[in-house]
Amino acid sequence: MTKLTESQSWQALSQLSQQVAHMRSLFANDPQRFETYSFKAAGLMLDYSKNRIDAETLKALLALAEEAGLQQKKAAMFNGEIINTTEGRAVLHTALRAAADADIKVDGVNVVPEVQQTLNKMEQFVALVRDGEWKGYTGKTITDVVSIGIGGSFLGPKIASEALRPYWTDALKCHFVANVDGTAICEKLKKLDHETTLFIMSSKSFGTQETLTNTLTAKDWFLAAGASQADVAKHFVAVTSNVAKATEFGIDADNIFPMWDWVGGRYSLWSAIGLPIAVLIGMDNFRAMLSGAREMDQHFLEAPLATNMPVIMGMLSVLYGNFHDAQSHVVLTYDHYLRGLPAYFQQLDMESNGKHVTLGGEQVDHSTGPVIWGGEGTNGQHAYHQLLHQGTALIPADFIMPLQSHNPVGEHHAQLASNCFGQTQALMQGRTFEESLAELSSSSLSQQERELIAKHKVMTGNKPSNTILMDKLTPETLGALIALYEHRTFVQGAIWDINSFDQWGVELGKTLGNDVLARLGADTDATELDASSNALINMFRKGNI
Ligand SMILES: O=P(O)(O)OC[C@H]1O[C@](O)(CO)[C@@H](O)[C@@H]1O
Repeated sequence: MTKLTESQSWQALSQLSQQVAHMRSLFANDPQRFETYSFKAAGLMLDYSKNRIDAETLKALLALAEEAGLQQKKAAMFNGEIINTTEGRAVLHTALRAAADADIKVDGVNVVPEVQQTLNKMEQFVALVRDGEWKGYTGKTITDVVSIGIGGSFLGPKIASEALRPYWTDALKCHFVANVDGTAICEKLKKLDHETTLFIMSSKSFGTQETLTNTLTAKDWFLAAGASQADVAKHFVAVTSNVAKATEFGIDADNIFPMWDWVGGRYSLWSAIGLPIAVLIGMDNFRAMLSGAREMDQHFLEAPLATNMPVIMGMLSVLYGNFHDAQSHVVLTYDHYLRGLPAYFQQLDMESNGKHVTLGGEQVDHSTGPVIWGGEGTNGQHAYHQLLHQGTALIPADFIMPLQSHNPVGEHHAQLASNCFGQTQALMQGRTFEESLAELSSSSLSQQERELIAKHKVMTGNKPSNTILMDKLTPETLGALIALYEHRTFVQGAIWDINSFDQWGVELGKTLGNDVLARLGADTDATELDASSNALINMFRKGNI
């Protein structure tokens, strides 16, 4: 057993988690349950009353957080200590949204002035592009921005921009290219005018195959259309922590926006990686998004554990993953603008907490990060909610909804809300055999037939969900929401004592992929690998099956 699973609070939770009554009776016996298990922070309201908890379980969960040293680990992150030990890096996405006069040191140097300088550089660039003053090489105004990046250098900018659609300028269109599949970039380029298109190449490492290849293809397209090498400076900018490599690649030094190794890729949308967002929504709105995140940071730092939103959400996830055998977690956004958020949280959480050894290298003896998935409501109700309600797997759910719509048309928003709230209710209360039978009382079926159908209609209920509401989806509330999930991810990693900030698991695939690439272009048949890989490579070289 590891130190964690041996701990007193872990042992207590193993017992307590199995004793909690069905949520139906918890609600029936306590009219104050919503008041007890809900609170607000940074413009968000969390209702976690529809969870398998009572006062004792919650106390034990918080004791586990204390015992695991969450408070100290949190302080270490915010203070810039090297908590990403396998890469020897601090983890300071919080510094990207810190107050301008904050003092956060990495290796004895305050990083906040650099962050502010970069924000100011972004501000100048954003103003020039949005005001039509940044001209292409033929003197025409930029109309289209293409963001090239993958992983955190794609999902953050794409999904936050999509979420803030009501704040976009009409003067520009923004496009995102991530996949190395040539179709992705070719389909974009077909519709673009090289004289009025600006490319933002986003890569922290400046070494990611997909991003380099897509940028080279974009550059070739630009040059093939008649532009010269010298014109590249007016159409290509880069965001990277590897300034030397970007310059070598041909990006003008003035057009490089820096970031730092203490910003993880999946935590980077607050840095210059967020440039496409800022171009679309303007720098004031971008700063408002940072301030919403800052508010959540303050809350996470200062609020007591029992009313700390990331702590409560993180500990609930620990409860289900480690004590109820839940292997996945679904994020359901009841807002069309937030439709991409589950994919963003998927990278954030799965790349962070998909780990099998502790910081000390010991094999864990409990599950770590769950599969994160989801989509927008109400669409999901007509697809995968069936499994949530009646499947055999326990899948805790987060329902996220703004109370006011940016598009208040007719009864749409009330219908959306009714579905959202109705789903959490159905998951919680379920439907008993007796209730199902009673519903069939006026049918023409025989008693035997009714009993059979009633069995199929039974829903066990007691399915956990959180509901997160906000007044309206704004840059501030979006910032707070994303920061909430970042810290929720951190909390779980802290309990499991894993490194949530490295990603060695993606490396082997990259290395083997490069090896295969060389073989795909070789003249002789591949024979050295396993039979399956050899056959697949040879088929590709022939071009037919
Ligand atoms: O910004 P980069 O260095 O191109 O990396 C892109 C993505 O690749 C990963 O390293 C691994 O897939 C992610 O963590 C990162 O967001």
